[in-house]
Amino acid sequence: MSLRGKIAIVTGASRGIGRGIALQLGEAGAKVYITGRDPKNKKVDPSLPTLENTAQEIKQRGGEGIFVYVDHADDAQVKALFEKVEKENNGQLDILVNNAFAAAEAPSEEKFKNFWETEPYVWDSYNNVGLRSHYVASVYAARRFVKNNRGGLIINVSSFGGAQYFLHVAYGVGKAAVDRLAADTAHELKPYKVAVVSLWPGLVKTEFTRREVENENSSIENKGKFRKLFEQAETTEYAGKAVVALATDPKVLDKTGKILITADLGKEYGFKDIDGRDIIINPKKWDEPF
Ligand SMILES: NC(=O)c1ccc[n+]([C@@H]2O[C@H](COP(=O)([O-])OP(=O)(O)OC[C@H]3O[C@@H](n4cnc5c(N)ncnc54)[C@H](O)[C@@H]3O)[C@@H](O)[C@H]2O)c1
Repeated sequence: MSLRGKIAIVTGASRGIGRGIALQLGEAGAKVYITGRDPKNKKVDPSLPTLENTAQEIKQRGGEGIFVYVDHADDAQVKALFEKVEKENNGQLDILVNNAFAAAEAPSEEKFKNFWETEPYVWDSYNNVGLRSHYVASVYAARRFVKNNRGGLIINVSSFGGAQYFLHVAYGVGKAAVDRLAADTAHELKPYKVAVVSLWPGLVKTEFTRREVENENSSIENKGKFRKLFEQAETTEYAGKAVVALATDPKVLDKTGKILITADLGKEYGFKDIDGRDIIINPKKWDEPF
């Protein structure tokens, strides 16, 4: 329970990597506020885990998970989230994980084509909730961190797509911007001892990457390679272990502004994936783009 007494927010935590991060933060003792859209306001796929499920599982692991319905496309809802967290914790906030991402759930045929073959709105689907949303949440977190003057940590979940072509032009450009958001917010927040990093998981076994692998009609290019990488992919909680390692590192400020790869952090801090594996895929060393 190395994070007992800490207050964390994880955006987009009903499934995928956000869920894995929330579970690990909760297990480590943090009080974790988790966000996702109100299922009443969106079409719910009953086969997917829900935000409430994540909160329940945190509880089962002995932690405290508080779910708050927030649509990260709506700035007013994000502002209200931060007001709620501050009110309920006497202004305390320690960790923000910017993870919400709207594009994974879009149909395969809308995502993996050449950019001119998709409609321009695809840009928003990748980068409204997934980039702009991270900027908005960072504004509110930073205001609180600066006011408290007790340091803080912001982790932007990004991807090696920020450095090389992957899936769609709008994906890669968005990820490069998420990385830059970490670098530039880190620059302004360093005097306040707030660390900001960009976290690159390798390929992760999420509900949607599994679907893509199992979908015979998927329009993802280079399916053979994708399937092979999927077999060796990380669980969603490996990124969670990386977040806990960073949040408990007294020297985390030395890393501020940087891009950090989950597998490198596993090696540095000595953690394994939850199934006991060492993760060896280093996405920076993938030999060819998709
Ligand atoms: N899956 C991978 O293999 C992989 C690898 C590296 C990086 N990433 C990155 O990790 C991040 C998360 O991706 P993922 O694969 O876990 O996606 P996902 O679709 O499985 O999860 C996204 C989360 O965001 C939530 N969300 C979506 N729209 C929202 C909205 N409007 N308001 C609030 N919450 C919303 C979803 O409910 C879900 O909890 C993305 O930036 C992605 O690019 C993914």
